[in-house]
Amino acid sequence: MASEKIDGFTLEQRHGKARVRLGRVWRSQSGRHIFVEWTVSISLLSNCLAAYVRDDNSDIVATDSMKNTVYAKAKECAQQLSMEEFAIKLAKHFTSFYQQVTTAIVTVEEKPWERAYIDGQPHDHGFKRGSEMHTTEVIVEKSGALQVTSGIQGLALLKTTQAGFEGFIRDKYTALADTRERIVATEVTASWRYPFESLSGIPLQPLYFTERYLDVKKVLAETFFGPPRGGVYSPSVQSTLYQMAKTVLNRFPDISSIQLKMPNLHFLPVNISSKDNPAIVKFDDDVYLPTSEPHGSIEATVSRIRAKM
Ligand SMILES: O=c1[nH]c(=O)c2[nH]c(=O)[nH]c2[nH]1
Repeated sequence: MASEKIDGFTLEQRHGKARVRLGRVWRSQSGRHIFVEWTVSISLLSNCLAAYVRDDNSDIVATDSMKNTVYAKAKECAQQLSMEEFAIKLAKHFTSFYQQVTTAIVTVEEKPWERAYIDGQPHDHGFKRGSEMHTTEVIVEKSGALQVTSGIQGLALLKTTQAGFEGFIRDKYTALADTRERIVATEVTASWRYPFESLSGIPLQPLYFTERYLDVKKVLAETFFGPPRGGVYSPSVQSTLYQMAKTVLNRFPDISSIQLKMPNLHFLPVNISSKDNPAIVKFDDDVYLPTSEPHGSIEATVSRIRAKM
């Protein structure tokens, strides 16, 4: 927030345009199209105190102009670029173009349109919607200082065995039995920080951020499941979460921290009995009641310990 002292008060303020929806097609000579759908939100920290206290809008960047800038910059980008690069380009524009703007915060969410395959063949211009969503938040200051965070939302993962939960605190309210056999299911929300601290430090490699997103998604899923034959045992969601975070940090030196939110979406054993029939359904690791509420909420952030200078 931009913060100023006025009338004996502190005023903290920002303004921007939320959820600007954009579709962009890049067409190649060969007839192969690339398509993205992005929802862009912009928030500017700027010196526009007069608008709040003196009814003077002369220092205001209109949020309508911010919206137009999204489309104008999208038009300018003749080549496919990652949503992180697009967010950086926009944020850089706001901080360098407007003297009043000190910091720009740009977030982008990407709808997961994936190329369609017909009989194993990639379609030139047909796309179908996948499930999980790529997200990013970019903060650019006038000085060129930069923070890039990327993430994933709605990565739904489930395995039917190789999971348990035992040895937890038992007291007079505990009903849950120890188990070494259960379904474990979650919908991962991840966000990871890149170490680049200035505009000049960003890798020039085209689509660098897009590739890294796909890599991280793959590593998260692979670590959750374990090898295709036999999998890997999960003693708790906490343990699996830590393995997932650790594997991402070990695999990618260019990621400095990762936050994972992994709700434990319970699949309850089904046992149904009546007075006459004590075993209408007797649970034998086969019939479950899927639930969404309540769910366990398990989250953690794992960061590299920075070497002392
Ligand atoms: O993996 C789990 N972690 C918990 O903290 C927890 N608590 C619970 O009731 N079941 C589970 N499972």
